[in-house]
Amino acid sequence: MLFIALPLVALCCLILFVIFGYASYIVLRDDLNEKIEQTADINARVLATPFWYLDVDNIESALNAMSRDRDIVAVRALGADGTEFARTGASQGDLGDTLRLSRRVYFERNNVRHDVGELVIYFTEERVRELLWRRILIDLILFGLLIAVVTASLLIANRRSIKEPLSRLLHSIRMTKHGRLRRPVEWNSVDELGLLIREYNEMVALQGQAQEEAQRKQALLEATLHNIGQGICLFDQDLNLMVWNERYIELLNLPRDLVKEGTPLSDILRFNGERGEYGEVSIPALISDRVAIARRREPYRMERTRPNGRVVQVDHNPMPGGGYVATYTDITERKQTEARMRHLAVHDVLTSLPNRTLFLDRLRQALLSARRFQRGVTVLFVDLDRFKDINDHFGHDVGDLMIQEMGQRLSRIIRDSDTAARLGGDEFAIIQTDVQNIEDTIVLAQRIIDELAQPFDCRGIRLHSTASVGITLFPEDGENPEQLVKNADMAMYAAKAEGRNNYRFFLPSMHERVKERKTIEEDLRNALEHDQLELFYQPKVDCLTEQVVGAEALVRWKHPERGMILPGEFISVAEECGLINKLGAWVLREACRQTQIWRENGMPDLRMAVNLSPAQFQDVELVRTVTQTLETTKLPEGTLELEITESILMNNPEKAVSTLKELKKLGVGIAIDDFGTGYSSLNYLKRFPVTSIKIDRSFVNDINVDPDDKAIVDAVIGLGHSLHLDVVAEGVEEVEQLQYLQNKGCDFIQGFLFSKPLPVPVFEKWVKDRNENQPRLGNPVAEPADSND
Ligand SMILES: Nc1nc2c(ncn2[C@@H]2O[C@@H]3COP(=O)(O)O[C@H]4[C@@H](O)[C@H](n5cnc6c(=O)[nH]c(N)nc65)O[C@@H]4COP(=O)(O)O[C@H]3[C@H]2O)c(=O)[nH]1
Repeated sequence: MLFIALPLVALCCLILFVIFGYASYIVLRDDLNEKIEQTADINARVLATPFWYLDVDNIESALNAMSRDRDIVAVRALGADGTEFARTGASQGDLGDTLRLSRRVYFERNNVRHDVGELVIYFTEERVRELLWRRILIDLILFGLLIAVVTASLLIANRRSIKEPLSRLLHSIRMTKHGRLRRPVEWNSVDELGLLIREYNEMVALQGQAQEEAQRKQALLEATLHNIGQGICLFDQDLNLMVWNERYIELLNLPRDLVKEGTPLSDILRFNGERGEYGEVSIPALISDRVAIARRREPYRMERTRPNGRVVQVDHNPMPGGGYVATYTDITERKQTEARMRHLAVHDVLTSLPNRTLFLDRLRQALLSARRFQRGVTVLFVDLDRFKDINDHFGHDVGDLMIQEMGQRLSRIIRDSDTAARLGGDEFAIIQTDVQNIEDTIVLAQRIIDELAQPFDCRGIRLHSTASVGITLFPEDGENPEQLVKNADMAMYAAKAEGRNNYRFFLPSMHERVKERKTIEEDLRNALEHDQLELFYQPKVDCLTEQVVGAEALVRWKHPERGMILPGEFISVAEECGLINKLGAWVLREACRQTQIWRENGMPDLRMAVNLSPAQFQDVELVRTVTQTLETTKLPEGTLELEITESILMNNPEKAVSTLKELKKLGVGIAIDDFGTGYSSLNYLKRFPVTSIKIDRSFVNDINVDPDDKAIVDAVIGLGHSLHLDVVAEGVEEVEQLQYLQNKGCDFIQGFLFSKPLPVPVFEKWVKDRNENQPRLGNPVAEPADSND
């Protein structure tokens, strides 16, 4: 810029200088001419008189005076005729290039003007030139100074207004280029440069914002990249590593010096191959294979189980410009969960044995192979006897432990080629393959029975149980798995029905029994709706006086085709099919209603005992049902007694205590039925608000024959009395039994000796007769001693 400006300024100055010089010359020359003309004019007038009189002396002195002017070279005084009469200065020959100015000299006399001569002045411009040069010199100096000043000013101005902002701008640009500067360039001039810098600053600011945004996004991206649970790496179009995250290194245990920008994919594959990451493979083949896949530019997924056991899922996704992004996900837990789920889907959680689904599948396989190789297959259906009681008594935790132990025992005694499965509850099944003859199965069945007869130690409790086994043979007892299992189940029921703790082979006749049970179920539903149920009442007599004091309500089913059916045949069916609550509520209502009628009809006040099944006792509606029944029948407090079995109390004792307490508040007595047959515990007698215990018929039966039974009866009576409970003896059939119980102070008696359960009219008559006419059966009542004796 300066290099252009300076010559221009110099040229301008030169032109100005020339113009100025020329103008000065003109001025000086005009001044000279004017001065010479004035001199000539003045002297022409002054010399008029001397000229008239030819006063040469004056003329010469005047000429001399003129000649003293440095510009005048010579002066001539000429007469009118042109003769020179006076002269000063240079001779004629020296006047070569001098300038000449003449004036006519006039003398006026009497108003007549007389030409008296001529005054000629020769003058030179030398002084003009001298002056001019001097002035030019001065001007040159001045111009030089001016140029210097202008140049300096320009330089300063240039520095201040152009170079400074430009260098700042340049600095800013350089710094910005290297990404180091974010400050604006400080320059506030209002010229174009200022505008440029403002625009630049704005641009830099925008760029800075964009860069900050980009950096923020980059930071976020990096944070995301390094914090996601997946390993990520990116290979460019030449299959060199470009981007990766920490998880990638961790997940694949790659050395850090290998994972760097530019590492070829083949190096990583080779490293992995050499450390056995891909198993026993040819590494060059593997590399070319993987590289070919990577170049194929198609997404693909694979799973890789690493030598450390972790399972990694690898997803390759090609990038638009070539190369690909790979994500590595550790799916070990997912795989384990899937395996667990697959296992759970076909295994029992408690025992880890195959469940019904897997069992049927294995059985299907076994049948296929049995058909093919003509081998025998049997199915053994195993069920613990009275497991429900154990569960009810000791709780589900103990029951579960027992089931687990049972599973382990069964697994231990079968061969590896056989399958033991839990089908549900305490039901297990076994597939016995390669059965040569029936003896093989009998041996196994007996082994199962023996093994399960061994005591179970669950949480320090020693439990005894037995098992019943039902057996089906293939193909005799069923062509398909479902049929074989169903029939084995049926055979197991038959084993239970025939005394438990044994095994039974399936017989087609067993179908009939099951069918019968089904029929009972259907008919029972019908019976409840069509008033086919009836209550019989068995009297309860005072042991000493043998007077009727109460009755036990016992349900009967007047079946339209089969006649009277006893509860032993249908109560368990009602319990199994969920009809027991409905049935029980009806019994309770009917017994209370009848008792109240008797009371109102003048019969002696009787206590009424009603049986409660375990399912009824668990029913949350029980207390409400009893309350409502007592309210609607208006039966007074202390009249109703509910008979429950011991096992009821053992299942959830806390709940049992609270239910019993609520019942007690209603004035309802609680009798423990079949006492002595279960887990007779002194503890619960103390803990539960029980009012009486009933000695089971089995002990009363042999009371006079079996000393053990006698001892038990004695103990129960003693125990009951010491706890202030009434003791009732059931199943008294013989006078001897009655007498024994009377002697032992038993409180109440029930049994065929007095009466079987009777329908209402018969019972009414019986009570009337008994209390009025019947003789005593037991010990004679001791007469009060005669005062005279
Ligand atoms: N051999 C013999 N047996 C005698 C003698 N004295 C009474 N029995 C029978 O013994 C059973 C006594 O009832 P349980 O022990 O409560 O046993 C009852 C009871 O557990 C249940 N049961 C009866 N009615 C109902 C009811 O309404 N609800 C519920 N949940 N169970 C009932 O059915 C069981 C059987 O009832 P039943 O067949 O009526 O049989 C009655 C009765 O007929 C005797 O001297 N010798």
